[in-house]
Amino acid sequence: MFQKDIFKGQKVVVTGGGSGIGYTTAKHFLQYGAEVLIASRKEEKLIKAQTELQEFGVCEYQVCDIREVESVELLAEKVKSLWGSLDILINNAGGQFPSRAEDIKIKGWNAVINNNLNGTWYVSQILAKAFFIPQKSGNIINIIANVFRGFPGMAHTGAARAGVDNLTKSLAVEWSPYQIRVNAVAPGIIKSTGLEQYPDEILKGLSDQIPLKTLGSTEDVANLTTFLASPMAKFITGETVYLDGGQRLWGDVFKV
Ligand SMILES: CCCCC/C=C/C(=O)SCCNC(=O)CCNC(=O)[C@H](O)C(C)(C)COP(=O)(O)OP(=O)(O)OC[C@H]1O[C@@H](n2cnc3c(N)ncnc32)[C@H](O)[C@@H]1OP(=O)(O)O
Ligand SMILES: NC(=O)C1=CN([C@@H]2O[C@H](COP(=O)(O)OP(=O)(O)OC[C@H]3O[C@@H](n4cnc5c(N)ncnc54)[C@H](OP(=O)(O)O)[C@@H]3O)[C@@H](O)[C@H]2O)C=CC1
Repeated sequence: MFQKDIFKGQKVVVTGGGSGIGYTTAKHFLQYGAEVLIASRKEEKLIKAQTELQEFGVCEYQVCDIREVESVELLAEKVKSLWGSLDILINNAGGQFPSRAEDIKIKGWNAVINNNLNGTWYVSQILAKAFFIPQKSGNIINIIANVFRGFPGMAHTGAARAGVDNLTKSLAVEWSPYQIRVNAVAPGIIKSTGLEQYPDEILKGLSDQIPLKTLGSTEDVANLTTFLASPMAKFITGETVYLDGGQRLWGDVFKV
């Protein structure tokens, strides 16, 4: 899609980069010349991904739970010791579980809000203060979800992702004096490792609910994410781009 070295010399952090959308996004940045650090909770998964991704360029990893401030501070330390600077942050780590709203326990609600809203905030603020604000340059892409009509069947993640959608707009304005662009990508249903946790009865017939009659791919998400991070999108900030085959406008994500 781009010239081969469009991200040459750029340093990129991808949270949740050991699997699925994050892995493919990390691979795209490497193929376009960037150096990439993938971060998530499970070291074994990160080591496997790093071994594969090193075929495409310099890939580092750091064990990090985005819900733990100390863990995110260690991530910032790692970036500092490796590179001393950072150009692009992809806030991709996240997840949830399907449940009717009335069945979500307090602990489950808090787990999902912590993962998707608070975790994204900790990583954004800590890395912006460590790198983007003092550098007066930076680029943040938040991977959220299709919350255009709420998220029936996963109300907790709908609330958390809507929070990140709104945060994207606030930060785009507040951090514009530092030349930091902040955007979000809202994927619909993407064929990735993340879908494996959903039971067949939820997955069955899902593509019929999508106007384009197919699920998205991790490459679709990575293509949009790398575009938004590139100089080709230098006048785009505070935007959430839906990538859902039209599903936000028609059809069900979940039957209630
Ligand atoms: C139709 C498809 C639409 C698809 C659109 C979106 C797709 C995707 O996003 S795919 C990517 C998804 N990937 C994941 O979701 C994987 C990561 N998910 C998680 O790690 C969990 O969902 C998490 C957010 C809950 C992780 O938090 P953690 O603190 O590690 O979780 P615990 O296992 O300790 O659980 C805490 C608490 O949460 C409740 N809970 C967790 N799982 C479920 C479940 N499957 N069903 C119901 N409730 C659940 C529960 O209350 C847990 O506490 P306990 O009651 O003490 O177990
Ligand atoms: N696939 C889809 O249809 C859709 C996905 N999304 C979102 O896109 C993102 C990527 O999903 P996808 O690739 O499909 O699924 P995956 O489950 O493969 O990816 C989620 C990644 O996040 C990491 N992660 C989860 N919680 C934490 C945490 N607390 N700290 C650090 N890392 C964490 C996981 O790694 P580890 O286990 O090592 O921590 C994993 O690599 C997620 O935010 C997901 O919710 C949104 C809409 C649709």
